[in-house]
Amino acid sequence: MHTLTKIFSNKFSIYGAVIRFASSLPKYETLTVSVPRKNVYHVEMSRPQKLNTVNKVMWGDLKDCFRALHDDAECRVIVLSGQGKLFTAGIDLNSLIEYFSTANDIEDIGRRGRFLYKYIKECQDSISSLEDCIKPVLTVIHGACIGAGVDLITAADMRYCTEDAWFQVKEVEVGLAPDVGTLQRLPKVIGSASIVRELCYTARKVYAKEALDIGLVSKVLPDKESAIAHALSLAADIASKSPVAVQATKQNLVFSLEKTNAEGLEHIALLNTVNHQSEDLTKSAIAMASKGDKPEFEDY
Ligand SMILES: CCC/C=C/C=C/C(=O)SCCNC(=O)CCNC(=O)[C@H](O)C(C)(C)COP(=O)(O)OP(=O)(O)OC[C@H]1O[C@@H](n2cnc3c(N)ncnc32)[C@H](O)[C@@H]1OP(=O)(O)O
Repeated sequence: MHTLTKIFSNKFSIYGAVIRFASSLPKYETLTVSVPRKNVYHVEMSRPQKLNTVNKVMWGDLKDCFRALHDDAECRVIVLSGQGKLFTAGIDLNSLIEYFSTANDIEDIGRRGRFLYKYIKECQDSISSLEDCIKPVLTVIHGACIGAGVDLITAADMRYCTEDAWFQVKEVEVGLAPDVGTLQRLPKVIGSASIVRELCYTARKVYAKEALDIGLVSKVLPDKESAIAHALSLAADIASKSPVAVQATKQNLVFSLEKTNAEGLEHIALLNTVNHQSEDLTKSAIAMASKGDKPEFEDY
């Protein structure tokens, strides 16, 4: 009988699939990280008793986690979901009140403004860490996705939801203009300025079917279990491809969002000047041409 399991320092392999020991994965107070499939990392918001509301610790954890996964060569694709009854109820309103009360204690308007600016920028950096992470990020939304949740999912690459999911750009109802990404990214995700404005001005709920119709999500699955299974299966498929090719593709898609076609083309030409020399391209081309086995790629 073949050796089924090989023990390494912080990982083991079953039938060629390298799985990391949980103890070697990064730990966060508000997030749980696991590796359910080869090279596929699952990040779960894990404040279910607080409806995965984003408090000060979670803003920091999200940024630290996605920056760490950006640099983790074994991680090729990330699936983000929420534990408990819903994806997230948005910002933790208690932490928002605490933040305003701290600001109000600062007497001088200039210094108060500096404090508020720094806080907003930190929250922006946290959300942007999903877009800045070079690995594709798939999100699975069940139950509700409110306020900061919409900022979060629109910074991701792909969105899948359950039949019971709903979305709400709720900020105007709590007296805020969204300031951590929804206004910048939602128009690019759904492509209709009219619908974006309607959703942002009215704060009305968008249910799963409409989310699919307007292109906010790629697919609606019956329940959380099937939605996670679907996302993990897609993630595993992406993870089986050349990480050099996949990551350059994300880099260029993100870069091109803000640029002219000419600038985007120049960027991918420069990236591929290096990447065309990668062994991944040779392996892929030979496998395709010879109709051979699916190639295996080194971590990147
Ligand atoms: C620089 C900052 C940038 C970021 C800005 C972000 C802005 C936003 O995110 S705006 C959106 C804020 N979120 C909300 O307004 C959601 C409020 N919650 C709800 O509408 C409902 O709770 C919800 C529909 C999510 C669930 O309803 P359900 O009936 O199932 O549960 P509840 O009994 O209402 O809630 C259970 C307990 O959770 C507490 N809670 C809910 N949401 C929040 C929240 N966002 N922050 C803090 N706490 C929240 C709720 O008070 C209940 O607590 P308890 O009574 O102690 O059990």
